[in-house]
Amino acid sequence: MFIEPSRKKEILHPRTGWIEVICGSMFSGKTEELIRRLNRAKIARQAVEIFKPALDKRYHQEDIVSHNENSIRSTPVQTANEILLLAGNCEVVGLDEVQFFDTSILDVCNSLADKGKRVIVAGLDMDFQGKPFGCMPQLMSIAEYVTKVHAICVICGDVASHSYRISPSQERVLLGETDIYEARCRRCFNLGEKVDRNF
Ligand SMILES: Nc1ncnc2c1ncn2[C@@H]1O[C@H](COP(=O)(O)OP(=O)(O)O)[C@@H](O)[C@H]1O
Ligand SMILES: Cc1cn([C@H]2C[C@H](O)[C@@H](COP(=O)(O)O)O2)c(=O)[nH]c1=O
Ligand SMILES: [Zn+2]
Repeated sequence: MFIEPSRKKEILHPRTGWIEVICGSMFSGKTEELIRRLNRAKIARQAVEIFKPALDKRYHQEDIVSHNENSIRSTPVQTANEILLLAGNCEVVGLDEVQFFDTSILDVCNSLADKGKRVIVAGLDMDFQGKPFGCMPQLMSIAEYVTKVHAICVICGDVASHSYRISPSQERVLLGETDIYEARCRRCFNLGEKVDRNF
């Protein structure tokens, strides 16, 4: 949680970069936590650049917006490689919905961190089937710091780690909110439609 060393001595001794992953189910607070870390970097007067995949237009074309309506300005990108061109001389790079990038995001994050930048990414660790989501397992492997956050199961009130899809659609990418997804604990996720909604 407290990965915020001062960068003041950099002129004398260049500091290394690193990668932070914030992962968890839908509604677990990934975006809130990403925004919190990025705002604190801005307060420390560090140069921050923020990106999201262009396909994520749920709440806003450009802003990253959490389910409880915190927001921060970002640049939508079509491909991971665009981030390398746009990150410029910034000190901190933030990425939301990172599960939607292909595996080239791994080289991009490594390259940014190798240049001395702090790279903070947030993404879903599992898809609606409970399977690891795209690039996320590899990102967690190459990261220096991994934080898993949790939602509350909307069926029973336990800690939720899964994103249950209410709609019958089977494609992996299906943007949505509470209209299509529920945060569920392992037990309620496995019960599927057999859950007791009057629990
Ligand atoms: N089932 C739930 N469990 C926890 N928080 C929830 C739930 N449903 C809605 N929320 C709201 O979602 C917020 C987290 O939103 P956000 O940071 O966008 O999550 P994520 O990016 O992980 O989907 C919480 O602070 C809370 O206000
Ligand atoms: C589980 C799952 C989710 N999605 C989509 C649904 C939302 O648009 C985003 C996740 O947003 P959040 O900030 O984590 O709430 O991803 C998907 O396309 N496929 C899935 O399996
Ligand atoms: Zn439950």
